Amino acid sequence: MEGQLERQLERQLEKQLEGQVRVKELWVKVKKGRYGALWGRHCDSSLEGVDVMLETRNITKVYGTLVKTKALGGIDLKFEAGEFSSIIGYSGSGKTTLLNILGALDRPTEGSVWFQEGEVTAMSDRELADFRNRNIGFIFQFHHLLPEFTALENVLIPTWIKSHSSSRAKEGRAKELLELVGLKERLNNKATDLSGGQQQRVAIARSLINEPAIILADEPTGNLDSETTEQVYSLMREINATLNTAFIVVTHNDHIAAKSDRIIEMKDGLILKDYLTSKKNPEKVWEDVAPKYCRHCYEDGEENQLL
Ligand SMILES: Nc1ncnc2c1ncn2[C@@H]1O[C@H](COP(=O)(O)OP(=O)(O)OP(=O)(O)O)[C@@H](O)[C@H]1O
Repeated sequence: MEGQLERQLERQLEKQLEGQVRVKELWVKVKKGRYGALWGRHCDSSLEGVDVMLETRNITKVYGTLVKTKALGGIDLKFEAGEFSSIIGYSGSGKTTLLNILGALDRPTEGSVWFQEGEVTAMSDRELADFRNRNIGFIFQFHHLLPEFTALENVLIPTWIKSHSSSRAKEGRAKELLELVGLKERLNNKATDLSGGQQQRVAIARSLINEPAIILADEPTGNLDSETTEQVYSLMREINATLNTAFIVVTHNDHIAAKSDRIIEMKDGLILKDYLTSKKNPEKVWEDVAPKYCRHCYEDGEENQLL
């Protein structure tokens, strides 16, 4: 029965790609029937065609010793290479906690984090620092630029910690990145002489200098006006498309989140919804109308909220 439905769904999907039918109704049937195993094709990293880069396995986070706050209640997530995701949810729902753990800035209380084939949570603090520097770029709401340094020097800061390239190569790369973010003419301006949007562009260039596979951004447009927010967001999407750098962006801005490939909504330390929105690849139509993977959504049987 399950295999039959899957084949039926695939046939419908083929037709939909030709613009003939909608697969949504069929998905409702599948979901009502609770044929969750279908999701194996998207959830199981061992399956062909799914390039899982970063993964959390049942992570929890409890803050405090005397007074305990459970910030994460058991999160299973998989992020593919080159994916552009947004994490949304009310204040206190656990977004920053999750992002910090994904970026190895903090450790979970329980559970594990995996990057490609390696277990990040098994690394020592020293290994973690090296891991972060090599693989992950960070962008924060308050960009933390050094005010007395020029745009170029700020971009070069991560390379001072550890880099295998020559200083000439690093500087060349930093200049290219500043050009990429539209600041070719501002290389030698001090951070304080740049506008908020320009400073965030420098922070984006800085996050790219070590060529990370993934960039984690916590409210990157939180203190920018709406026009600059659009520009910064478009820039991140452009980088994602050009360099295939994956992004995970925490945002309160639903309008911005809607432009991501994937939206993860958190509530009370759990994943409430997790779905793909991408329209850029027609082959992803299957995923457009269905949740990517969400144990919690699936279990509560509220199919309408997902479609
Ligand atoms: N260092 C900490 N010590 C104790 N509790 C903390 C700490 N950091 C976060 N929390 C608590 O953990 C929960 C999740 O916080 P978190 O900052 O991850 O939420 P958030 O969704 O990012 O919120 P916001 O949108 O307001 O930034 C909240 O109840 C918060 O009060």
